[in-house]
Amino acid sequence: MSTVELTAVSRWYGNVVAVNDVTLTISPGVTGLLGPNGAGKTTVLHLMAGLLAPSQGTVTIDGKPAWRNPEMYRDLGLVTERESVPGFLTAWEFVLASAKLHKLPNPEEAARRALAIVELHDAQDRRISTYSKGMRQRTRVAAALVHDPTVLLLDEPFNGMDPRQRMHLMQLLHKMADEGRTILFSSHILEEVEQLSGTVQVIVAGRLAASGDYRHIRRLMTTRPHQFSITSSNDRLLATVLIGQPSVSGVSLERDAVQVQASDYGTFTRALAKLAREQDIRLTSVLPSDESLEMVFSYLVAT
Ligand SMILES: Nc1ncnc2c1ncn2[C@@H]1O[C@H](COP(=O)(O)OP(=O)(O)OP(=O)(O)O)[C@@H](O)[C@H]1O
Repeated sequence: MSTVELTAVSRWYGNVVAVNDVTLTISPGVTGLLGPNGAGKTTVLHLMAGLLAPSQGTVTIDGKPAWRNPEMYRDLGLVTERESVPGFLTAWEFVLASAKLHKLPNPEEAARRALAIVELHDAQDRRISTYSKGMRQRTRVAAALVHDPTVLLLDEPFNGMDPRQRMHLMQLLHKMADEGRTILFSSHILEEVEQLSGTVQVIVAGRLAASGDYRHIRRLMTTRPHQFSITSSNDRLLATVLIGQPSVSGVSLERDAVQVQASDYGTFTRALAKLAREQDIRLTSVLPSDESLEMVFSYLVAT
């Protein structure tokens, strides 16, 4: 069982501060590294994988530094974000090459085991160019797993996968976590993280914005008011009746829409439909105006 630790870590590229004074611990199990695009997730993963030196602070795996420590690769696997797999090889050849690079005593056996873990053994002798996106991703996971690492880092592993492929990879990561591995995957999609992991580290603009149990963090998000922009056949009447609703904390009538702040998403949307029916108001659009991920993250940063 392995633990990855960042202590007061900063990393900058020239003038750009990509990671800013981050302290966190990743324990065995599945952890999601969540953050909007450009938040610093890849930089954090690369620091953990020893591909980048911290500008300040320390990154350790089981107490040993990740930087300039080739020994650590015995226990670590990394699946990078955008790395193509050579289509002219079969998965067997690709994973076997990875096993040989690791100088494993029995590379064939290791490749067989890794391909079985990702359930690619049936297709292992086909060229990778004939694979689906999900199968290619699983091939890369197998190559990263071939030396049976205790720590597996995955950068946006679900990008471009269809729901079935996602489900399959999620089950796979859970299975590996149940075996005692420490698995960290990055994502900018909240729902992905919700489905896969109870524990998250949220990073926004290079800083750790929240850390811990996903449900708790999600609650922090949902206790924030929801903003809606609504257009209807009678905006003035709609604004007047909405003011009296318990789930509504603010209403403003604008030139072409009613802006509403609601404390609870479900209660408000149900009440809105009922009110519109009762008052004979036709709703032409109901748009959440703060549902973007960046907005949710900015709430977190403000807490
Ligand atoms: N080699 C580099 N040189 C200069 N700036 C960089 C470099 N790599 C990353 N950055 C900057 O550092 C910040 C963090 O980038 P990083 O790739 O770690 O974020 P990310 O959360 O993984 O983003 P994405 O989800 O888009 O991959 C960004 O502002 C990015 O532009």
